[in-house]
Formats: sequence, structure tokens, C-alpha cells
Amino acid sequence: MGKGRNTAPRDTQAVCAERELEEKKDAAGAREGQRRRQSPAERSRGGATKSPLVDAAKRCVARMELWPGIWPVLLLLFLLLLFLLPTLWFCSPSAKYFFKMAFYNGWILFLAVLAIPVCAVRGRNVENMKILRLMLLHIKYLYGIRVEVRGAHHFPPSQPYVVVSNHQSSLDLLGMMEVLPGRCVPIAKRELLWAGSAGLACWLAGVIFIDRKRTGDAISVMSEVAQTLLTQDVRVWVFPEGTRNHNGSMLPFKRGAFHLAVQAQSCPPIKTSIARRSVASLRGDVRYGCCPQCPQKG
Ligand SMILES: CCCCCCCC/C=C\CCCCCCCC(=O)SCCNC(=O)CCNC(=O)[C@H](O)C(C)(C)COP(=O)(O)OP(=O)(O)OC[C@H]1O[C@@H](n2cnc3c(N)ncnc32)[C@H](O)[C@@H]1OP(=O)(O)O
Ligand SMILES: CCCCCCCC/C=C\CCCCCCCC(=O)OC[C@@H](O)COP(=O)(O)O
Repeated sequence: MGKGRNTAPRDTQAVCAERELEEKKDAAGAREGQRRRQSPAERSRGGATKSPLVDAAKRCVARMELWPGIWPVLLLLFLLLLFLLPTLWFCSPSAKYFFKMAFYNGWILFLAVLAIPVCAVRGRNVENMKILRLMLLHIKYLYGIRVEVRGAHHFPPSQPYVVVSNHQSSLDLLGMMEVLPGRCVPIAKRELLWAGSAGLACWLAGVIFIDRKRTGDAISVMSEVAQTLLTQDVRVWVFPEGTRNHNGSMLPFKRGAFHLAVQAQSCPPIKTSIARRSVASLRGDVRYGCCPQCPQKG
């Protein structure tokens, strides 16, 4: 009995204590919930902590609320470009030219990406040049360039020969592709090999790369080419000025093309092909004159 009497108040005490504990827990939970619902800024305003590091972090978070996020900024930049590009296109001829050239290079890089797997089937092979040629022929229509070719019949149908041509701009590629004979590969500066997909496409098509700064190396490459010319029935296209020359005149010719013709002289005469008008303006007509072969042999 006494035992029973003693336990009753103790149980009541325990229940009371438990309730008190629960109430405290609920109040703490409510406070935490409220704190979570507050924004970081409110929180940072609210309770200044003792740690300066935590305070600095809080200030940082508060400041970030002013940053509108990446997408509005990107949208703003896009709208700015949308306004700026047409303005530059119509107001500045040099900007217009720059955009056209940028598209030209970008388009070639893109086409090269498409060409690479097709060319890769054959590996490095001069026949791949046909594929590149076909894929590049439409570019003149994009720019409204009309190409007029004269004297194409001067290219012999089968024998190996060296074609020499002046070089005014990277757009000469378009003219070259108009008249490029079968199994004909250009000689290009080595740097072109590193022009991304275009470099790889050129390599697959058998373009011959020379290092213009190392004359000795370039000469030995050209000597190998002379052998290939004879043994594998190929023609070579050389820009003997060795670089682009925009100002209409001709630079002194480098000698490699002529040594090449002499070294392979059992068959090749030199063909001369001069683009009469620059395509550098990216509009208008382009005349491509193919002259009869030079009579001299080395
Ligand atoms: C579906 C889409 C796919 C898209 C992909 C894109 C498609 C694209 C397709 C296709 C693209 C094709 C790429 C387009 C266009 C590229 C154009 C360029 O990159 S133009 C730059 C490179 N071209 C040259 O440089 C000309 C060749 N250069 C020469 O022949 C030079 O002569 C060279 C480099 C060999 C040496 O040049 P030196 O600057 O040192 O000057 P020197 O006076 O010519 O020669 C020095 C001495 O060496 C002798 N020498 C030269 N060559 C010799 C030789 N073969 N044998 C023996 N001696 C030689 C010369 O006789 C001279 O000696 P003594 O002064 O006469 O005693
Ligand atoms: C991931 C790498 C990206 C690299 C981007 C490179 C951009 C170039 C893009 C496309 C290449 C277009 C191929 C054009 C072929 C015409 C080559 C040409 O005409 O080269 C100039 C050369 O004859 C004389 O060079 P210099 O006048 O001495 O200078």
C-alpha cells in the first residue's frame, strides 16, 4: 500500500517533467522553423554572431541576393549583341568583311568535320582532294561570287606537272577549287596543319606541308615530292610567292616550284595559273586564267 502511495506522486512528477521537456522541444522546433523561413539577409541582420568569419560569410550571402543570376546577364549580353552586330554590319565595311571572313573560316572548319570521316575511309590519299573540292564549291554562291575560268583546257589531262599561282588571300582557295585538276595537291605552310579540323582534312587529302622557316627541311620535302610526281602520277600546286600578298602586285618568286619542275623534268612542264582579280572583296566576279604551259625545261 505504502509502496502504491509513494509511486503515484512520483509518476505524476515524471509525466509533468516529460510534458515540460516536450513543450521545450516544440518551442525550440518552432524557433528553428522560423529561423529557416527567414531569408539569409534577415538572418544576417538578426543575430550578429561572435565569430567575424561567420559574420563575413553572412554579409557575403546577403550581397549575393543583389546578383540577378547568370541567365538574365546572358540574356542582356545576347540582346546587346543582337543590336550591335547588325549596326556594325551596316555601318562599318571592315567589320562586315571581318564577319564574312569569320564565317568563311568557321564554315570551312565545320565542313572539314564532315569531310574527315569520309576521307578517313581511304586514309591519306590524293583522291580525297576531290571530296574536299566538291564540298567547297558551293561557298562562292554563299558570297555571290561569280567565277569565270578561261583556258582550263591548257591543263594536260594526265601527265604530272607543277601549277604556279599568285596568292592574294585565303579566299584563293575558292578559285583554286574551281580549276583544281585531278590528283593535284597544293603545297601549304606547315602552320595550316594545326588549323583544327581543316588541318586534318588537308592532311588526309595529301596536302604537302613545308616549314618555311627551315629551308633545308622544305627543300628535302620538295625533293621527295619530285619523286612522287614521277612515280605516282600527281600534280602539285605551288604558290611561289610563298605568302599572301594583298596589294595587287607580285612578290618575288621563291625558287622551290622551279627546282621541283627541274628535278622531275623527265615529264613536268610548269603550268601558270594566275587569278586576275582578287576575291578578297568577297563579292563580284573572279576571273581565273590558265595559261599554256611554259616551254622551257631545266
Ligand atoms: C570540306 C572542307 C575541308 C576544308 C579543308 C581546307 C581545304 C583546303 C584544301 C587545300 C588547302 C591548300 C592550302 C591552301 C594554300 C596554302 C598556301 C600556302 O600555304 S603558301 C605558303 C607555302 N608555300 C610556299 O612557301 C611555296 C613554296 N616555297 C618554296 O618553294 C621555297 O623556295 C622554299 C620554302 C623551298 C625555300 O624558301 P626560302 O624562303 O628559303 O627562299 P628561296 O630563295 O626560294 O630558296 C633558298 C635557296 O634554296 C634553293 N632551293 C629552293 N628549293 C630548292 C629545291 N627544291 N632544291 C634545291 N634547292 C632549292 C634556292 O634556289 C635558294 O638557293 P639560291 O639562292 O638559288 O642559291
Ligand atoms: C582548334 C584549332 C582552331 C584553329 C582555327 C584556325 C582557323 C582557320 C580556319 C580555317 C582554315 C581555312 C583554310 C583556309 C585555307 C587557306 C590557307 C591559306 O591561304 O593560308 C595562308 C597561306 O597560304 C599563307 O600564309 P601567310 O600569308 O604567310 O600567313
